[in-house]
Amino acid sequence: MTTLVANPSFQPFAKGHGAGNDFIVLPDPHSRLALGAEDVVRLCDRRTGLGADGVLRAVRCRASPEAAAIASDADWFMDYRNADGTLGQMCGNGIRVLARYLVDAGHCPPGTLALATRAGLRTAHVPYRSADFHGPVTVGMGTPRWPGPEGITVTAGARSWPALHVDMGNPHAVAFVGDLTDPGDLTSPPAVAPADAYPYGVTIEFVARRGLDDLAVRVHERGVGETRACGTGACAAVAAALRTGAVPGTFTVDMPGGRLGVAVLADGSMELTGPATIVAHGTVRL
Ligand SMILES: N[C@@H](CCC[C@H](N)C(=O)O)C(=O)O
Repeated sequence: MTTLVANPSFQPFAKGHGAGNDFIVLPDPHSRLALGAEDVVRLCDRRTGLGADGVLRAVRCRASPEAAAIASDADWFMDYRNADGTLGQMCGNGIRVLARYLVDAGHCPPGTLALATRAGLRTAHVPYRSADFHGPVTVGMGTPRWPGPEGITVTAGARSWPALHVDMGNPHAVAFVGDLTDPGDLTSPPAVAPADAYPYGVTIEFVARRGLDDLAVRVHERGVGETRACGTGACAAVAAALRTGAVPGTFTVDMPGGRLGVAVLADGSMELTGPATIVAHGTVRL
Protein backbone atom coordinates (compact mmCIF):
# COMPACT_ATOMS: atom_id res chain seq x y z
CA MET A 1 0.00 0.00 0.00
CA THR A 2 1.22 3.52 -0.79
CA THR A 3 1.63 5.87 2.15
CA LEU A 4 0.99 9.51 1.35
CA VAL A 5 3.21 11.76 3.42
CA ALA A 6 2.76 15.42 4.15
CA ASN A 7 4.49 17.38 1.40
CA PRO A 8 8.08 18.00 2.41
CA SER A 9 8.97 21.67 2.48
CA PHE A 10 11.32 21.25 -0.45
CA GLN A 11 10.79 18.86 -3.30
CA PRO A 12 13.27 17.95 -6.08
CA PHE A 13 12.22 19.18 -9.51
CA ALA A 14 13.44 19.59 -13.06
CA LYS A 15 12.27 22.27 -15.46
CA GLY A 16 12.06 21.54 -19.16
CA HIS A 17 10.33 22.39 -22.39
CA GLY A 18 9.42 21.01 -25.78
CA ALA A 19 9.39 23.75 -28.44
CA GLY A 20 8.66 26.32 -25.76
CA ASN A 21 5.79 24.40 -24.11
CA ASP A 22 7.24 24.30 -20.58
CA PHE A 23 6.80 21.96 -17.65
CA ILE A 24 7.92 21.31 -14.12
CA VAL A 25 8.87 17.65 -13.63
CA LEU A 26 8.34 16.36 -10.09
CA PRO A 27 10.05 12.98 -9.65
CA ASP A 28 7.86 10.98 -7.27
CA PRO A 29 8.84 7.34 -7.96
CA HIS A 30 7.10 5.94 -4.88
CA SER A 31 3.94 8.05 -5.34
CA ARG A 32 4.23 9.70 -1.95
CA LEU A 33 3.51 13.26 -2.99
CA ALA A 34 -0.01 14.53 -2.25
CA LEU A 35 -0.07 17.13 -5.02
CA GLY A 36 -3.13 19.38 -4.83
CA ALA A 37 -4.47 21.75 -7.46
CA GLU A 38 -3.34 24.70 -5.35
CA ASP A 39 0.25 23.34 -5.31
CA VAL A 40 0.20 23.14 -9.11
CA VAL A 41 -1.15 26.68 -9.49
CA ARG A 42 1.56 27.99 -7.14
CA LEU A 43 4.35 26.13 -8.94
CA CYS A 44 3.20 27.29 -12.39
CA ASP A 45 2.83 30.95 -11.42
CA ARG A 46 5.37 32.84 -13.52
CA ARG A 47 5.98 35.51 -10.88
CA THR A 48 5.73 33.77 -7.53
CA GLY A 49 6.52 30.18 -8.56
CA LEU A 50 8.84 28.45 -11.00
CA GLY A 51 6.49 29.18 -13.89
CA ALA A 52 5.25 26.61 -16.40
CA ASP A 53 2.35 25.56 -18.63
CA GLY A 54 1.95 22.41 -16.57
CA VAL A 55 3.34 19.91 -14.06
CA LEU A 56 4.47 16.36 -14.82
CA ARG A 57 4.55 14.17 -11.72
CA ALA A 58 6.72 11.16 -12.61
CA VAL A 59 5.55 8.07 -10.77
CA ARG A 60 6.66 4.46 -11.10
CA CYS A 61 3.63 2.54 -12.34
CA ARG A 62 4.02 -0.19 -9.76
CA ALA A 63 3.68 2.43 -7.00
CA SER A 64 0.41 3.84 -8.33
CA PRO A 65 -2.84 1.86 -8.49
CA GLU A 66 -4.21 4.49 -10.92
CA ALA A 67 -1.27 3.95 -13.29
CA ALA A 68 -1.23 0.16 -12.96
CA ALA A 69 -4.93 0.10 -13.90
CA ILE A 70 -4.17 2.16 -17.02
CA ALA A 71 -1.20 0.16 -18.28
CA SER A 72 0.29 -2.56 -16.10
CA ASP A 73 3.17 -3.06 -18.56
CA ALA A 74 4.32 0.58 -18.46
CA ASP A 75 7.34 1.62 -16.40
CA TRP A 76 6.42 5.17 -15.46
CA PHE A 77 3.18 7.17 -15.21
CA MET A 78 2.90 10.76 -16.39
CA ASP A 79 0.53 12.44 -13.92
CA TYR A 80 -0.09 15.56 -16.02
CA ARG A 81 -1.63 18.75 -14.55
CA ASN A 82 -2.49 21.97 -16.35
CA ALA A 83 -1.25 25.29 -14.95
CA ASP A 84 -4.72 25.98 -13.51
CA GLY A 85 -4.48 22.76 -11.45
CA THR A 86 -6.85 20.66 -13.60
CA LEU A 87 -5.95 17.14 -14.69
CA GLY A 88 -5.18 16.45 -18.35
CA GLN A 89 -5.39 13.06 -20.04
CA MET A 90 -2.50 13.51 -22.42
CA CYS A 91 0.26 15.98 -23.27
CA GLY A 92 2.40 15.38 -26.35
CA ASN A 93 5.19 17.78 -25.44
CA GLY A 94 4.99 16.88 -21.78
CA ILE A 95 5.53 13.20 -22.44
CA ARG A 96 8.53 14.01 -24.65
CA VAL A 97 10.04 16.17 -21.89
CA LEU A 98 9.33 13.45 -19.32
CA ALA A 99 11.02 10.81 -21.49
CA ARG A 100 14.09 13.04 -22.00
CA TYR A 101 14.25 13.64 -18.24
CA LEU A 102 13.92 9.93 -17.36
CA VAL A 103 16.73 8.96 -19.74
CA ASP A 104 19.11 11.85 -19.12
CA ALA A 105 18.70 11.66 -15.33
CA GLY A 106 19.54 7.94 -15.47
CA HIS A 107 16.13 6.52 -14.50
CA CYS A 108 15.76 4.66 -17.83
CA PRO A 109 18.19 3.53 -20.54
CA PRO A 110 17.85 5.22 -23.93
CA GLY A 111 15.63 3.50 -26.48
CA THR A 112 11.94 2.77 -26.13
CA LEU A 113 10.03 3.77 -22.99
CA ALA A 114 6.53 2.53 -22.17
CA LEU A 115 4.73 5.35 -20.38
CA ALA A 116 1.24 5.38 -18.88
CA THR A 117 -0.98 8.43 -19.31
CA ARG A 118 -4.63 9.00 -18.50
CA ALA A 119 -5.26 8.54 -22.24
CA GLY A 120 -3.62 5.08 -22.13
CA LEU A 121 -0.20 3.61 -22.90
CA ARG A 122 2.17 5.69 -25.03
CA THR A 123 5.59 4.69 -26.34
CA ALA A 124 8.41 7.23 -26.44
CA HIS A 125 11.66 6.79 -28.33
CA VAL A 126 14.73 8.55 -26.92
CA PRO A 127 17.58 7.74 -29.32
CA TYR A 128 20.46 8.60 -26.97
CA ARG A 129 21.29 9.83 -23.49
CA SER A 130 22.35 13.46 -23.68
CA ALA A 131 24.91 14.86 -21.26
CA ASP A 132 23.45 18.33 -21.74
CA PHE A 133 19.83 17.21 -21.26
CA HIS A 134 18.73 18.18 -24.75
CA GLY A 135 17.80 16.17 -27.82
CA PRO A 136 15.03 14.77 -29.99
CA VAL A 137 12.24 12.57 -28.67
CA THR A 138 9.56 10.80 -30.71
CA VAL A 139 6.31 9.55 -29.21
CA GLY A 140 3.54 7.37 -30.60
CA MET A 141 0.43 9.50 -30.20
CA GLY A 142 -2.23 6.95 -31.16
CA THR A 143 -4.98 7.44 -33.74
CA PRO A 144 -7.13 10.58 -33.91
CA ARG A 145 -10.81 10.03 -33.12
CA TRP A 146 -13.83 12.01 -34.30
CA PRO A 147 -16.35 12.00 -31.47
CA GLY A 148 -18.55 14.77 -32.93
CA PRO A 149 -20.68 16.78 -32.83
CA GLU A 150 -20.19 18.43 -36.21
CA GLY A 151 -21.08 22.06 -36.88
CA ILE A 152 -18.76 23.53 -34.25
CA THR A 153 -17.90 27.23 -34.44
CA VAL A 154 -14.97 28.97 -32.79
CA THR A 155 -15.03 32.72 -32.19
CA ALA A 156 -11.99 34.85 -31.29
CA GLY A 157 -12.31 38.61 -31.17
CA ALA A 158 -14.82 39.66 -33.79
CA ARG A 159 -14.28 36.66 -36.09
CA SER A 160 -15.70 33.14 -36.26
CA TRP A 161 -14.62 29.95 -38.06
CA PRO A 162 -16.06 26.46 -38.49
CA ALA A 163 -14.05 23.92 -36.48
CA LEU A 164 -13.50 20.16 -36.38
CA HIS A 165 -13.74 18.18 -33.14
CA VAL A 166 -10.66 15.93 -32.91
CA ASP A 167 -9.80 13.73 -29.94
CA MET A 168 -6.10 12.94 -29.41
CA GLY A 169 -6.74 11.45 -25.98
CA ASN A 170 -7.74 15.00 -25.01
CA PRO A 171 -10.30 17.23 -26.78
CA HIS A 172 -9.47 19.68 -29.57
CA ALA A 173 -11.36 22.08 -31.86
CA VAL A 174 -9.40 22.83 -35.04
CA ALA A 175 -10.18 25.92 -37.13
CA PHE A 176 -8.47 26.82 -40.42
CA VAL A 177 -7.64 30.51 -40.70
CA GLY A 178 -6.23 32.63 -43.52
CA ASP A 179 -3.52 34.14 -41.36
CA LEU A 180 -2.29 33.34 -37.85
CA THR A 181 -2.92 36.93 -36.76
CA ASP A 182 -6.65 36.58 -37.53
CA PRO A 183 -7.62 35.30 -34.03
CA GLY A 184 -6.07 38.40 -32.37
CA ASP A 185 -4.13 38.31 -29.13
CA LEU A 186 -5.93 35.29 -27.55
CA THR A 187 -5.57 36.76 -24.07
CA SER A 188 -9.11 35.58 -23.31
CA PRO A 189 -10.40 32.13 -24.22
CA PRO A 190 -12.08 31.84 -27.64
CA ALA A 191 -15.81 30.99 -27.52
CA VAL A 192 -17.00 27.63 -28.82
CA ALA A 193 -20.53 26.85 -30.02
CA PRO A 194 -22.63 24.87 -29.37
CA ALA A 195 -21.86 25.55 -25.72
CA ASP A 196 -22.31 21.90 -24.70
CA ALA A 197 -19.94 20.50 -27.37
CA TYR A 198 -17.10 20.14 -24.86
CA PRO A 199 -18.44 19.55 -21.36
CA TYR A 200 -14.90 19.27 -19.95
CA GLY A 201 -13.36 22.15 -21.90
CA VAL A 202 -11.29 22.17 -25.07
CA THR A 203 -7.95 23.11 -26.57
CA ILE A 204 -8.33 25.20 -29.73
CA GLU A 205 -5.99 25.20 -32.73
CA PHE A 206 -5.89 28.00 -35.33
CA VAL A 207 -4.24 26.51 -38.40
CA ALA A 208 -2.82 28.22 -41.50
CA ARG A 209 -1.91 25.96 -44.41
CA ARG A 210 1.52 26.79 -45.78
CA GLY A 211 2.00 23.93 -48.22
CA LEU A 212 0.90 20.37 -48.90
CA ASP A 213 2.55 19.04 -45.75
CA ASP A 214 3.38 22.22 -43.87
CA LEU A 215 1.11 23.83 -41.29
CA ALA A 216 1.50 26.86 -39.03
CA VAL A 217 -0.50 26.68 -35.81
CA ARG A 218 -1.38 28.78 -32.76
CA VAL A 219 -2.96 27.03 -29.79
CA HIS A 220 -5.16 28.16 -26.91
CA GLU A 221 -4.87 25.33 -24.41
CA ARG A 222 -7.53 24.18 -22.00
CA GLY A 223 -6.39 24.95 -18.46
CA VAL A 224 -3.46 27.10 -19.57
CA GLY A 225 -4.13 29.81 -22.20
CA GLU A 226 -2.11 30.44 -25.35
CA THR A 227 1.05 28.32 -25.29
CA ARG A 228 4.11 28.36 -27.54
CA ALA A 229 3.49 24.82 -28.74
CA CYS A 230 1.22 21.83 -28.17
CA GLY A 231 1.99 18.26 -29.24
CA THR A 232 -1.54 16.88 -29.20
CA GLY A 233 -2.56 20.14 -30.92
CA ALA A 234 -0.02 19.56 -33.71
CA CYS A 235 -1.46 16.07 -34.26
CA ALA A 236 -5.05 17.38 -34.14
CA ALA A 237 -4.15 20.00 -36.77
CA VAL A 238 -2.67 17.31 -39.05
CA ALA A 239 -5.74 15.10 -38.49
CA ALA A 240 -8.00 17.99 -39.51
CA ALA A 241 -5.82 18.68 -42.57
CA LEU A 242 -6.14 15.02 -43.61
CA ARG A 243 -9.93 15.28 -43.20
CA THR A 244 -9.96 18.25 -45.54
CA GLY A 245 -7.85 16.96 -48.41
CA ALA A 246 -4.23 16.55 -47.27
CA VAL A 247 -2.42 13.33 -48.12
CA PRO A 248 -0.91 11.13 -45.36
CA GLY A 249 2.84 11.56 -44.97
CA THR A 250 5.19 13.48 -42.72
CA PHE A 251 4.10 17.01 -41.82
CA THR A 252 5.98 19.92 -40.36
CA VAL A 253 3.99 21.93 -37.85
CA ASP A 254 5.40 25.34 -36.99
CA MET A 255 4.29 26.82 -33.72
CA PRO A 256 5.42 30.08 -32.07
CA GLY A 257 7.97 28.16 -29.93
CA GLY A 258 9.42 25.90 -32.61
CA ARG A 259 8.90 23.17 -35.17
CA LEU A 260 7.34 19.77 -34.52
CA GLY A 261 7.13 16.84 -36.93
CA VAL A 262 4.04 14.66 -37.25
CA ALA A 263 4.30 11.41 -39.21
CA VAL A 264 1.09 9.67 -40.26
CA LEU A 265 1.70 5.91 -40.27
CA ALA A 266 0.04 3.32 -42.52
CA ASP A 267 -2.46 2.34 -39.79
CA GLY A 268 -3.56 5.98 -39.36
CA SER A 269 -1.73 6.47 -36.05
CA MET A 270 0.64 9.40 -35.58
CA GLU A 271 4.17 9.92 -34.32
CA LEU A 272 5.23 13.26 -32.91
CA THR A 273 8.90 14.30 -33.04
CA GLY A 274 10.63 17.37 -31.70
CA PRO A 275 13.28 18.68 -29.36
CA ALA A 276 12.98 18.22 -25.61
CA THR A 277 15.22 20.15 -23.25
CA ILE A 278 15.77 20.08 -19.50
CA VAL A 279 16.92 23.55 -18.44
CA ALA A 280 17.21 23.26 -14.64
CA HIS A 281 17.30 20.89 -11.70
CA GLY A 282 16.75 21.94 -8.12
CA THR A 283 14.47 21.86 -5.15
CA VAL A 284 11.32 23.90 -4.74
CA ARG A 285 9.10 24.80 -1.80
CA LEU A 286 5.70 23.15 -2.08
N1 LIG B 1 0.59 20.98 -24.13
C1 LIG B 1 0.00 19.75 -24.34
C2 LIG B 1 -1.45 19.52 -24.03
C3 LIG B 1 -1.69 19.64 -22.53
C4 LIG B 1 -3.09 19.26 -22.10
C5 LIG B 1 -4.15 20.28 -22.47
N2 LIG B 1 -3.92 21.56 -21.87
C6 LIG B 1 -5.50 19.70 -22.03
O1 LIG B 1 -6.07 20.15 -21.02
O2 LIG B 1 -5.97 18.76 -22.68
C7 LIG B 1 0.53 18.97 -25.52
O3 LIG B 1 1.70 19.19 -25.85
O4 LIG B 1 -0.15 18.09 -26.03
